[in-house]
Amino acid sequence: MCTPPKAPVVVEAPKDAVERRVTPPLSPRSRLRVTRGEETRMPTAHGDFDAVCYTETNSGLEHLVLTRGDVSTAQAPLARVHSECATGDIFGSRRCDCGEQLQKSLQLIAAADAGVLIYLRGQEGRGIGLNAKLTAYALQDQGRDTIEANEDQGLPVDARRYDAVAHILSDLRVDAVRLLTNNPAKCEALEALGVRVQERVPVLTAPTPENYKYLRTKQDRMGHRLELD
Ligand SMILES: Nc1nc2c(ncn2[C@@H]2O[C@H](COP(=O)(O)OP(=O)(O)OP(=O)(O)O)[C@@H](O)[C@H]2O)c(=O)[nH]1
Ligand SMILES: [Zn+2]
Repeated sequence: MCTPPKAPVVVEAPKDAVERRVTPPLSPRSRLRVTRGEETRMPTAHGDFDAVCYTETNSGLEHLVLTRGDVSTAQAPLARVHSECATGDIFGSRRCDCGEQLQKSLQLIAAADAGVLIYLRGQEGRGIGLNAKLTAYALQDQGRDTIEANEDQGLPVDARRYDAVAHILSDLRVDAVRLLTNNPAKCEALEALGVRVQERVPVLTAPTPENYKYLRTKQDRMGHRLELD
């Protein structure tokens, strides 16, 4: 059984953030529950992982969790919290950097003594869903940026929540992580849920002509640390 997340820790946003859109902190009384399901070996191009399915009992969302080594005894293992992106992760869309970040994360975790990748379903398009994400892409082809393209549809810029992550890490007996992300707001959202982010580990990808404007907006307007000129 999963234990509830620890009391939220309030973390101040960095002063240099341009526009911060942090997921609202989870109420300690959140009704979200996840159940641990089937577990099996998962050989990948990067090596062998243990795969576990965690199901949110209210929504039925099934999250895939890949672990490497004994994360319960490791000191702040590497962790990647990856938001589902069918276009990038499965089809290698060049509009975003998701697919490359996913592969890079698996590679880094495989090379570490212990680590975990949480593949969060239901977060397509920063939580607006696949259809609205495709509309957002069409709007971006008309000159809107990734933020405006959500707003034009009357949708939140980032609707993702990370409640399930706190439950899953707690179930895995992981209380501190070195988080693979370029997004400081993701660190803050997890900290607010009681997950200790000991370090942010960048997952940088080489920009391409197709995703440069998107990455630029993430850096300039969403506070991602992408090291773009
Ligand atoms: N609405 C919308 N969602 C997008 C777009 N491009 C990618 N996504 C979604 O963005 C999510 C990934 O978020 P990112 O902003 O790339 O990165 P992040 O997870 O906040 O930060 P990292 O940990 O550094 O990857 C996935 O759910 C994608 O489906 C876009 O143009 N519009
Ligand atoms: Zn993507």
